Amino acid sequence: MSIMLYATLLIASLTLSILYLRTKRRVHNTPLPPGPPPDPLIGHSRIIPTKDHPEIFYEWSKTYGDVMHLNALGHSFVILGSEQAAIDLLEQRGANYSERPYSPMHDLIGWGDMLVFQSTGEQFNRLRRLSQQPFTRQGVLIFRDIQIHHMYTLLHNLTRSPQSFYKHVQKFSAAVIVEIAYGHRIIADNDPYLQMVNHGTQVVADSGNLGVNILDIFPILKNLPAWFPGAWFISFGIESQKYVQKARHWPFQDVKEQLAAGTAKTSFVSLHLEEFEREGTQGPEEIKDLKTATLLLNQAGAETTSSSILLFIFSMLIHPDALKKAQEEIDRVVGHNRLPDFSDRESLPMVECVMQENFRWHQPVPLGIPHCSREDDVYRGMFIPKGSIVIPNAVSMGMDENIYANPHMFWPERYLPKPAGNGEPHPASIFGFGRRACPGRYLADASIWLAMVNIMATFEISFAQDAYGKSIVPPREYITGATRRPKPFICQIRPRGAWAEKLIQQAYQDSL
Ligand code: HEM
Repeated sequence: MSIMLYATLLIASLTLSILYLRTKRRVHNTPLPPGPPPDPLIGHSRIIPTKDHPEIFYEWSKTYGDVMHLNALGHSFVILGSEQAAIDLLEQRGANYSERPYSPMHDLIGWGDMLVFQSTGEQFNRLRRLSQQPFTRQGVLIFRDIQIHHMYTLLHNLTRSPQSFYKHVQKFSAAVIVEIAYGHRIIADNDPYLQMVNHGTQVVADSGNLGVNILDIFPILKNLPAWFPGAWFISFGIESQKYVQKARHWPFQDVKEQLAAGTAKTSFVSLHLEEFEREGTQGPEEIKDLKTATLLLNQAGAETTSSSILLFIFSMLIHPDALKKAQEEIDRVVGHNRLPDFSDRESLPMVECVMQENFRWHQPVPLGIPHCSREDDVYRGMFIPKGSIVIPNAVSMGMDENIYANPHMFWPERYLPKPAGNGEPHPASIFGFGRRACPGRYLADASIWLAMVNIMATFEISFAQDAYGKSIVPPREYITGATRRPKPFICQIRPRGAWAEKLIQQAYQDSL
């Protein structure tokens, strides 16, 4: 960070913190939730981590409990470390805790109007309705053929160049969401729709976490000129706007033209456009909302799904016993004459356990997406100020010893009823809480399950060897932004036998 920017931040932080402390002291005598000791005037600004937030907040929660308060630069942060606290506040008191913090960073990028950044209100209701309507538990069934086709392609790609598994998984997730959103089938690696999703993923990663990136904490910096030393975020925002403008309009226009020509495939956009037409509600406002909702689908759906599958491959690599048990179950139920499909799900409890344990152990969206409180509140005798940024720390929730025995252990059987397991509940934190819970959860759950079960059915995943024949064991390290995925690692992915290769090629050819 440049000295000029540092000085600007310091002055802003002191002013904001003094104002904050004065206001809060005046308003309430009830104590704030506990937290690490603050510095005079600047609160927790000095100790707020710049990386590894989920792990550090989890460590702190062991001392300060499952509702923790931090004050940084005039902002009040409440970190929730147990599912109970998240359910009590974000669900039971949802009327107060369903806002989002205002984000100057995402406004600058030009997508601040997307549902995920919206506080409640009319536009929120409209976008939420648009976004969840096709993705109900029943609604997602019409997208199964798309998921199955791209899963076969994923398996096929894994047989051809297994060392590129990272790329294949990312392509699978993007291809599913793009075909659902626009009806466009991604085949080539240089497909412009694939590039669009990848570009968007990069913008999300570079913009930092909602509420805690530099501009969200210091909105005043939005007015700096792009040449100001250290103000990288201004040029980043301006560059990103061009991408956002393009991604909002051209794929949408494609679908409109296909509808007019009678060649459009069923998709999120085509279903909604047809509905507008049926109900005579196709005004500029509706079209704008639909474009905004579709833009978010790409960003919200691709990276989360691919991260979960990559985390699963990593889990299976370092926990071969879990992979073996799930494979034994699949062999018993499905056999070697066909590939697993959705109708097998009920009969594969061990596969289900592996999926849930993978979610719990890694947490693909480790800090959820922050909520924001509308009014002052008191919870368990603690004061939660209006406007607090409320962060559900999914990592703490997954490691909660009150719910999960030996939580650091990867033990899929924990969810099975006793005596085979421990009867523990599936992690509830994965898809968020209350009114803001993920509208894509049924779709994501189906894509991830389908990819996972088929990879386990047909591939061995094992350590790569170095030049001396020694196993290369990758460390458990993540790339963490809003989502987290494993740092690129190497491993061996090989078909389990000639039968598996034959099944894959057959299924892939048939689905073309
Ligand atoms: C493994 C995959 C996924 C995970 C772990 C995940 C997780 C989440 C989480 C934690 C939230 C925030 C909930 C909260 O604020 O309490 C969220 C929001 C959201 N997700 Fe997902 N998601 C996934 C996949 C998807 C998919 C496939 C879609 C689209 C089809 C999607 C669309 C959205 C949208 C639109 C929101 C914003 C909701 C709002 O702000 O009201 N997500 N997701």
